[in-house]
Amino acid sequence: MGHGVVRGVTRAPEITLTGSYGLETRPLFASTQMRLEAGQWTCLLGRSGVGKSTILRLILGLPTQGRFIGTVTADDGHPLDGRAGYMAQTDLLLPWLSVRDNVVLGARLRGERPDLDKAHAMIDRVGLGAYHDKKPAALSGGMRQRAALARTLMEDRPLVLLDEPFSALDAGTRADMQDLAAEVLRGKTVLLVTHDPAEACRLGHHIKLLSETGITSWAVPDAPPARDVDDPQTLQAQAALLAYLRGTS
Ligand SMILES: Nc1ncnc2c1ncn2[C@@H]1O[C@H](COP(=O)(O)OP(=O)(O)OP(=O)(O)O)[C@@H](O)[C@H]1O
Repeated sequence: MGHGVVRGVTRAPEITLTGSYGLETRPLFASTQMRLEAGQWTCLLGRSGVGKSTILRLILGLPTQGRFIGTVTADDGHPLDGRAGYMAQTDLLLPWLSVRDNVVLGARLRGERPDLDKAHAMIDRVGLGAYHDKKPAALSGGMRQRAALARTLMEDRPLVLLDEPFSALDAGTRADMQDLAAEVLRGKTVLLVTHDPAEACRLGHHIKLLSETGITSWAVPDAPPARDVDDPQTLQAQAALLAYLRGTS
């Protein structure tokens, strides 16, 4: 996740991760291939500890606890440095900065002039209009998660990796933030790690299930994402996915 976008490479790439990964004590996945289709949302589910965040960190080139033997490639052949946005499970807000300054942190770190109007609008859109000048300590967990979401959506990256970005939100706010993310990230290549079958069935162009035996694909509803929360086929798909996940846990 370096800084500075590779010049001219702003098209959303297709990403392929191929390889095996082991912790010191045990293998996590063997000869796995995972493809993120260009400009589409791929949702990744699987039980806790199976390796979802690890896959996301491998794509980003961030350090992990184990050993990866394999490759992560983009279909345009260019490195991913500077092209990926990342929202981690923990909000990673800097406690001494206001919400506004946290949201424009990326630009500041790159030595660019931040787009304060865009930041203002994004903070309003995540429902933190009354908190622009507040420090993270004055925010609830769900509010901090929305500040981190605003920071991620500020960055106009062609590849965006989201690790349970809506997990701390109440149901109504969660649906609103899903709609916002789907709108702002339309046309980007997105990997969303989630535990929520309903979320995956609303947002995914593709749904992948990670288990000890590898990655399998799960059929998505016909309607394009973001699907309505009351779309019958989406509700049916999420019920079937939940039943499957319960059976495999
Ligand atoms: N800091 C760490 N130290 C040692 N082992 C770790 C560490 N972080 C993760 N692991 C190991 O790596 C495995 C995969 O972790 P990972 O965070 O990728 O799982 P996950 O599927 O994202 O889990 P969750 O759904 O709970 O977030 C875990 O089973 C754990 O044993």
